[in-house]
Amino acid sequence: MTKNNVLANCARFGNEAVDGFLDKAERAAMMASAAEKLEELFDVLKIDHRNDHNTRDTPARVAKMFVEEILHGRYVPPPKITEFENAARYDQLIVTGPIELRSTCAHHMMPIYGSAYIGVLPSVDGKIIGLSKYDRIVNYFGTRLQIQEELVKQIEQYIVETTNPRGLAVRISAVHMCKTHRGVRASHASRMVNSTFYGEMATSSALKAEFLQECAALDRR
Ligand SMILES: Nc1nc2c(ncn2[C@@H]2O[C@H](COP(=O)(O)OP(=O)(O)OP(=O)(O)O)[C@@H](O)[C@H]2O)c(=O)[nH]1
Repeated sequence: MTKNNVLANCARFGNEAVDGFLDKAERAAMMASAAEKLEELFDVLKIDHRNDHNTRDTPARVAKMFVEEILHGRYVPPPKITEFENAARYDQLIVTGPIELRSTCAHHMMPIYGSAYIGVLPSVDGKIIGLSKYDRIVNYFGTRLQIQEELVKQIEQYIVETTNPRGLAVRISAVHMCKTHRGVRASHASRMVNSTFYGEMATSSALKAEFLQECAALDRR
């Protein structure tokens, strides 16, 4: 695919996957193109990247960081989910966390970091998925420009679509560095906490309470 096609292929929203995803050669073309633009930006900002020993390779380095790390979850498919039979017909709440969350805010492109917790109420005649896959799913959707409200929903939607549970809860507690390192310069202790509930987890206040209690207990360890 040519450089222009790579750009034409982009989805409309900054936190959605591009249509068809990008292979290694397409991502390399995107990196080369981004590095050129970053050189221009450095020139505008009067950063002498051609002569300064520290910033000489920074445009290419930053381009690679965006394509292969910070925005990677838009260009490659989501992680494969390993499924197991729910042979014991297990029907109680499973809670996993804290899962390390690393993402980037859509407004200032500053880091978001914190913890995610996922609660699953499996279907007795459905499947159980490998525990590590929840961490991989959080990593995947974190590598996009995000706001926290959409991040929990994207994680929820993917798990619901792939595993069809009776209920699901996703909770994130995170620091937004756009608030702590600039602008209002809030305390590093200042977090945003939000949750989303699906299916029986959305309708049962007892299940919600059990999930939140398990999150608090996992947070203390
Ligand atoms: N609701 C929500 N807001 C966020 C999130 N991340 C960052 N923000 C806020 O989005 C807003 C960005 O919009 P603007 O008000 O145009 O940005 P700004 O003028 O640089 O504002 P300040 O950050 O207050 O200096 C800021 O208030 C951020 O704190 C998020 O995940 N959810």
